[in-house]
Amino acid sequence: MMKDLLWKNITQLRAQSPLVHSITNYVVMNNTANALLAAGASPIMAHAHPEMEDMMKICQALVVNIGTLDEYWVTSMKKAATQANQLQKPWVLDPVGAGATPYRDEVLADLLKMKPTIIRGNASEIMALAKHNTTPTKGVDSSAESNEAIAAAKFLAEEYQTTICISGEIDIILNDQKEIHLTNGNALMAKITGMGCSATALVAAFSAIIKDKAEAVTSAMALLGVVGELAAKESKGPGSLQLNILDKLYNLTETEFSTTLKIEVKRG
Ligand SMILES: Nc1ncnc2c1ncn2[C@@H]1O[C@H](COP(=O)(O)OP(=O)(O)OP(=O)(O)O)[C@@H](O)[C@H]1O
Ligand SMILES: Cc1ncsc1CCO
Ligand SMILES: [Mg+2]
Repeated sequence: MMKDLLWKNITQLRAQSPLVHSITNYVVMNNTANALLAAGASPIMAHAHPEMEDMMKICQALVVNIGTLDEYWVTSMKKAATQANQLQKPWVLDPVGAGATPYRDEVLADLLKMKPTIIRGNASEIMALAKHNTTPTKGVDSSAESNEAIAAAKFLAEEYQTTICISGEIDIILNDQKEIHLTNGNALMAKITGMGCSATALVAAFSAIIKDKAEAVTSAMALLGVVGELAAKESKGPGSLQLNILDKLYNLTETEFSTTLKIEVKRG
C-alpha cells in the first residue's frame, strides 16, 4: 500500500537524518534549513570552492538551486555536481527562474548536461528547461498549470535519464517508469517565498535514503503537500502558515498523513 510505504519513508528520514548540502539562493537559505531540520534531516549550506569536494564526501545528497546565481557560485555548483556524480550521490536541480534570462538558461544547459538525478521546478520552469514554453516565464513564479508541463517533463526525463517533479496545485512526479499525481497543498503556500525550494531540499533528503527516485520524490512532495494543507487550516495568512508548516513537518502523525494524502498512481 502506497500510503504505508510513504509513511515508512517519512519515519526513516527522521531516524536516519541524512546530511544535505545545498548550494541555494540567499532568499531561502533560512527557511530551507529549517524545513530540513523540522522533517528530521540535517542541512548544510556552503559554496566555497576549496571545500566543495570535501563537502560532497561527508553529505548524502546535494541541492543545486540557481535562484540567486553568480559566476563564483556556478563554479561551486559544477564542482559539487561533478563530485556527486563521481561518488554516485544523488543531486537535485532546482531551475529557479528558468527562461527568465539568457544567463540562467546558459547555466541550466551546462547543469543539465551533468545529468541531475532529479529536477524539481514549477510548470513554467520545467517548460522553459525543455524549451517547450508557450507562455513566457514571469520571474520565479509559475504562469502555467502543472498539467501543461507534462510533455516537457517527459522529454527531460528521457533526454537526461532523470526523474522530474512539476510542482504547483498538482504535484506531478514522473520518469521513464512511473507517473504519480498528488493533489494536496493549499494555494496560500504559493504566497510564501521558497516553498518550492523547501520542496527541493526535502526531495534531496529523501533521495539520500531511498533508492527508487520516483518513490523518494513522491515521499517528499506528499509530506510537504499534506503538511501545507493541514497547516493552512490553522493559519491566518502567509506569516503564520510559514511557522505552522515547520511545526507540522515536525509533529505530523501517521493518522493525519494517511487521512489527508491524495495520491493517484498513473503509471508504474
Ligand atoms: N495553487 C496551489 N494549490 C495547492 N498547493 C499549492 C499551490 N501552489 C503551490 N502549492 C504547494 O506548494 C508547493 C511548492 O510549490 P510551487 O510550485 O509554488 O513552487 P515554486 O514556484 O518553485 O516556489 P518558489 O520559487 O517560491 O520556491 C507545491 O508542491 C504544493 O504543495
Ligand atoms: C524571490 C526569489 N528570487 C530569486 S530566488 C527567490 C526565491 C524563490 O525561488
Ligand atoms: Mg521555485
